[in-house]
Amino acid sequence: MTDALIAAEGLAVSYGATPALHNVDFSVAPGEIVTLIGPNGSGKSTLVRALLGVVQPSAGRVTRRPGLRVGYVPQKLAVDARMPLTVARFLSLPVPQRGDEIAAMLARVGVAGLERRQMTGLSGGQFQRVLLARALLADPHLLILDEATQGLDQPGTAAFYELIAEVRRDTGAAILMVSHDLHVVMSASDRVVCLNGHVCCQGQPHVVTAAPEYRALFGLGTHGTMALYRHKHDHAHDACDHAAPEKEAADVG
Ligand SMILES: Nc1ncnc2c1ncn2[C@@H]1O[C@H](COP(=O)(O)OP(=O)(O)OP(=O)(O)O)[C@@H](O)[C@H]1O
Repeated sequence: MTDALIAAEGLAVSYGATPALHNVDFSVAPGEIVTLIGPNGSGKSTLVRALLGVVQPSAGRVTRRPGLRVGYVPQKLAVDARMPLTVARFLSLPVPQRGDEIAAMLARVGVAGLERRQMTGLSGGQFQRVLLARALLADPHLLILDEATQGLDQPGTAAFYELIAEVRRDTGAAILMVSHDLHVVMSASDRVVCLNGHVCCQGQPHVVTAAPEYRALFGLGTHGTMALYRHKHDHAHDACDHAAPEKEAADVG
């Protein structure tokens, strides 16, 4: 774990008296794409917040490689509709960016020419790409996306994750994603970690290519690739409410 970009060891987080995470060991290596899955309320966002340093552990610790730059794409971001805010201005907050850098980054994420548009006038897909552009302007070693495709349709989601895979290829950044879009996301993941207050299990997704029914469903975005992940618990516990010791993660949601 010494070469990890970021690591949690024995991590516990509570909100008041409510425990959200306990005894979590987790790390992301350079260049790795990791997807966090788990039922609603299983602590996925809490783990992300702890890794970002915005919530404090009640036990254990988070360590970051010195000088680590993290780019974060949130689940959603409320922009006040009454406040005019262009895309270019948004991308220059809080760190001013040059116009040519903004233009290049917008082109990079597939929304060239949006500089003068109002943030509130963007489509869901455009908005998420602008959030991604902002995260990438920090030239991150680690990009964290917390359900970044919520509200996008299936082709939009698939296209977004294709872009994420491209970002890793081009920049070598490690990527940590929280997602419910299992089939689409996991086809791009090196490792899937299933959380339910603790790390239930983790492993490589089982990728099945060219399954015709998924090609039909997900279209060209995934090139017919789907991924399944099988839970393989190596421990007995009551805290995890999966009905069967081994089942497909698609059922867990
Ligand atoms: N700010 C908060 N105050 C109190 N409890 C919280 C807070 N944020 C999260 N929790 C609780 O902590 C637990 C984990 O929540 P968290 O949002 O991390 O789960 P999640 O896996 O990201 O869920 P979802 O899939 O629904 O987004 C839940 O029981 C939730 O109610």
